[in-house]
Amino acid sequence: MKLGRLNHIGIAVPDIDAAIAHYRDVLGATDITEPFDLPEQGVRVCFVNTPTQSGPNSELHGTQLELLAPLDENSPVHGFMQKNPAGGQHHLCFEVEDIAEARTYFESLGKRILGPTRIGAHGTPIFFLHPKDMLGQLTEIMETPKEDAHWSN
Ligand SMILES: C[C@@H](C(=O)O)C(=O)SCCNC(=O)CCNC(=O)[C@H](O)C(C)(C)COP(=O)(O)OP(=O)(O)OC[C@H]1O[C@@H](n2cnc3c(N)ncnc32)[C@H](O)[C@@H]1OP(=O)(O)O
Ligand SMILES: [Co+2]
Repeated sequence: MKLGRLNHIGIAVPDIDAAIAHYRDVLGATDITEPFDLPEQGVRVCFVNTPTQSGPNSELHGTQLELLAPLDENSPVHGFMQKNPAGGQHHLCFEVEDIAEARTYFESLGKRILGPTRIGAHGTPIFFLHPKDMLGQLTEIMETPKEDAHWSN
């Protein structure tokens, strides 16, 4: 398995509109998407995009923060919010080229996979790995969108 881009950092927040105002007014974020519900994942989501920095010698690609608020008490984020009422860093999402191959690979290592592979907020398949098997980080694995399928280092 080959690790792809860090696609996003998931941040759990108690109130998505208040969090948008925070990223815009306190941190000066200029690219924040409209929030939307993902009932299958039990969350309301929006993205804060950080810019790509280009210089003569390097290019550092911007990444995305994924702000997540639980839709109800059945949400997978509900337990986290109970323990962290102010919110906090919730998961890391890495891209892979082939989601089925990645799933088989992590299974073969004995890593616990949390539920079925589903379609995530970026429209491609995702699954989650248990934080206790991943150095304490809840880890989302996401298939790279086909139009972005060429990684360069
Ligand atoms: C929109 C989509 C997308 O990007 O496309 C998304 O990201 S959706 C993002 C939301 N969806 C998901 O997260 C789906 C996968 N997540 C899950 O299945 C769940 O959230 C779990 C990770 C199993 C946690 O569930 P829950 O809090 O009910 O379990 P639990 O209380 O038994 O927790 C077991 C242990 O893991 C710890 N734990 C729980 N959540 C954690 C997190 N986010 N990061 C690190 N550790 C975490 C708890 O503190 C506890 O440790 P101690 O035992 O030491 O106290
Ligand atoms: Co995510």
